[in-house]
Amino acid sequence: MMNNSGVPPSAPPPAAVQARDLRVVRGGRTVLDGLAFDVPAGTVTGLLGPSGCGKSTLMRAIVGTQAKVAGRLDVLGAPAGSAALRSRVGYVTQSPSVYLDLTARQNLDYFAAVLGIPRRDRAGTVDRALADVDLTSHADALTGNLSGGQLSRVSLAVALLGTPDLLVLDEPTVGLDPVLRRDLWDLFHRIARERGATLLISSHVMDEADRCSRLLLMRAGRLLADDTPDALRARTATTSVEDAFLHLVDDARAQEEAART
Ligand SMILES: Nc1ncnc2c1ncn2[C@@H]1O[C@H](COP(=O)(O)OP(=O)(O)OP(=O)(O)O)[C@@H](O)[C@H]1O
Repeated sequence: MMNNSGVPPSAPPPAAVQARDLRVVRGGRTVLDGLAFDVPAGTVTGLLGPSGCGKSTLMRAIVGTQAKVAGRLDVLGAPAGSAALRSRVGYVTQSPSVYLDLTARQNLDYFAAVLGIPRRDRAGTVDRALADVDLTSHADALTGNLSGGQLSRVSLAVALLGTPDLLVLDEPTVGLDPVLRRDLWDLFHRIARERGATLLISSHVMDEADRCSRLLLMRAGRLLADDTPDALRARTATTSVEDAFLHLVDDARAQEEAART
């Protein structure tokens, strides 16, 4: 049976990101080694793995700022980096990318103008982004005087200005206290739920895994798993995602060893 749009009702939503045999070489080293995965639209997907496994490189490839990307990588139905995706993809890097000599509100007002948000809508859009990241009370403080966590929330607010369909966040909760981390994860889910956006969020802290609806687990440039936290635990007969990850690492090592001998 088909619905009005001719799509079977049980069809999964289209992937926000689709990678097939994705490879990236940096400085002569293969940093991403044949990745294949889908990030379903509307999910909060965690990209987890140890430091140096390639998370930032993968995110850069998805937002179109990484050189020498081979294989197929589609984002919101178009090749990664396409001009048409510019306003539809938000990206927050690990280092804050705001002007420290401006207030949070001035930064947001500036970036709203750069994004082409009409002048009459700008104040309202800025106020909403400030409220989204719980920074209304610090809106008029110089960003150079904010704490690290407040500063990273200003960067996040900048990414929220354009109401992106895909939000790519590189370790947004690193260095934050537990309350702020929980509040940010709540915010991520609210953005997915209310705006229908897809969020891809990296972390090297496995205890954040349970806050994600889906997980991509990486190790040394390869994908170890692409699943829900529950399915991962069930598949590996473990009780935590951290144990599931270690189980999968041991399996991968055993396979590598078997291939060598
Ligand atoms: N310009 C470069 N030349 C060679 N190797 C590089 C270059 N940039 C990054 N790498 C290597 O690529 C690998 C992946 O780096 P990437 O920054 O993507 O990892 P990551 O998982 O995001 O790490 P972290 O969690 O520490 O931010 C690392 O081993 C890194 O040393």
